[in-house]
Amino acid sequence: MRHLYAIGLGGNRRHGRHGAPRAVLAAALDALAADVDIVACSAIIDTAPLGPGTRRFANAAAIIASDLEPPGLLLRVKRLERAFGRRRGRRWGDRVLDIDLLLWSGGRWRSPALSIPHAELARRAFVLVPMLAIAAHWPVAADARAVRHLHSRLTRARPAHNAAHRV
Ligand SMILES: Nc1nc2c(c(=O)[nH]1)N=C(CO)CN2
Repeated sequence: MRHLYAIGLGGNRRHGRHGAPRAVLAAALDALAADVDIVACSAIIDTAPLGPGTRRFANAAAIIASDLEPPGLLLRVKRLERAFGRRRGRRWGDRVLDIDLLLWSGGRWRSPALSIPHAELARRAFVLVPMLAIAAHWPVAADARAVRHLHSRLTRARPAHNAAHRV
């Protein structure tokens, strides 16, 4: 069966061959396109780091279509992260490439390894801002609100954090 997913991509470290973080994200999307359909892709935006780091991030979101169920797609994106040299490290550490499964057309998915909708979605402007461009009306199963509602709620709560994101 065909499923739709919203995924988020981020990175703030250079890659030896691909170079700067925005080039890493573009290369990762190209690599993903080999076995899933990329339905829509946001711009790659420059974002202030959330958390203790100081290095700015490149972030993007995409909608993809695939026959893979969430665990299968998770394996695929984790393999891609490793192929780009991602090492498991501190939770908030700098990273070459991070790919998160944010939403899927099946609604909720709960397992020890994976939660969809992504648990941090509503708190992360660096995820919601790029998603607004491609999935503003997608209802987020956890609270039945569309992405654009989560984004405006976060903008009211944390205007400075949100303003630090440039398209
Ligand atoms: N702006 C921004 N900040 C972050 C990001 C990210 O992708 N973008 N990822 C993190 C670790 O998941 C921690 N902080």
